[in-house]
Amino acid sequence: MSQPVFQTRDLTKIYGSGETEVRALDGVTMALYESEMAVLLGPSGSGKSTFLNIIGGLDQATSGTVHYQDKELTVLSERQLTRYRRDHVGFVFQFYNLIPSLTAWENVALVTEVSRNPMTPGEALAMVDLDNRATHFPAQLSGGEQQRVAIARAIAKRPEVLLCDEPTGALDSKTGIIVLEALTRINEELGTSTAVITHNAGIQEIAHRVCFFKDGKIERVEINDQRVKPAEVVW
Ligand SMILES: Nc1ncnc2c1ncn2[C@@H]1O[C@H](COP(=O)(O)OP(=O)(O)OP(=O)(O)O)[C@@H](O)[C@H]1O
Repeated sequence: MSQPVFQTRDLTKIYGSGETEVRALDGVTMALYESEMAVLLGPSGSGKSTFLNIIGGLDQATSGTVHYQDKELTVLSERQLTRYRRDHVGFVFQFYNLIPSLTAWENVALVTEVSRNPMTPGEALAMVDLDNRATHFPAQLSGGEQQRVAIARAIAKRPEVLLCDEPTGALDSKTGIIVLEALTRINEELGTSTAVITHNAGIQEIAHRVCFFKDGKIERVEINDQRVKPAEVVW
């Protein structure tokens, strides 16, 4: 097994207080490993997004610790967390959040202009097979193509980790498979450690490891001895 890229210990997140208290994460101890493709599954409200947001530095834990490599994230200031996110983490969400008035190339360039060691926007778009759509505006692209532009934008800075929250949630099966193929290719060719939240249990087959969330805890972790290709996922 490769080195952990993230290690959480007793990670707990409580929203609200008193009668309105919600224990979104309840003592999660787990690792995500270098260069792995992990899928996070579990019922709605089981804490998957909260977990991803905390390890990605978008949210802060109530208690417990998160290490990213040898850096303890839970003690970082807002400013340090911003730098951590900017330098190391790519995010992909269900909705693509592209800027409508910019072309695909320009949407990606927004990130490459402020990164330390970026790909060119053309290289990032080629990774998701969209180099031939670089001059198109979001409204001229299908949902799956827009999501691939969002993935190109996320990976253009060569992040060590790619955190994806329901990346295929708004897509039909055919388009969703193309998006999963892009994520798999990035994981294999760039070695980017990737975590994918999904409601679609079929997608777990593409992962090296599957982490099952329940009631803010990790119920179990399974290793896939035989991964399947995205095209073989039963949607
Ligand atoms: N900002 C917030 N304020 C209050 N409660 C929150 C907040 N964010 C999440 N929660 C609650 O924390 C719990 C875990 O939410 P989370 O979004 O992490 O679950 P999830 O497994 O990602 O769900 P889904 O699959 O529906 O996205 C839920 O009960 C949710 O309502």
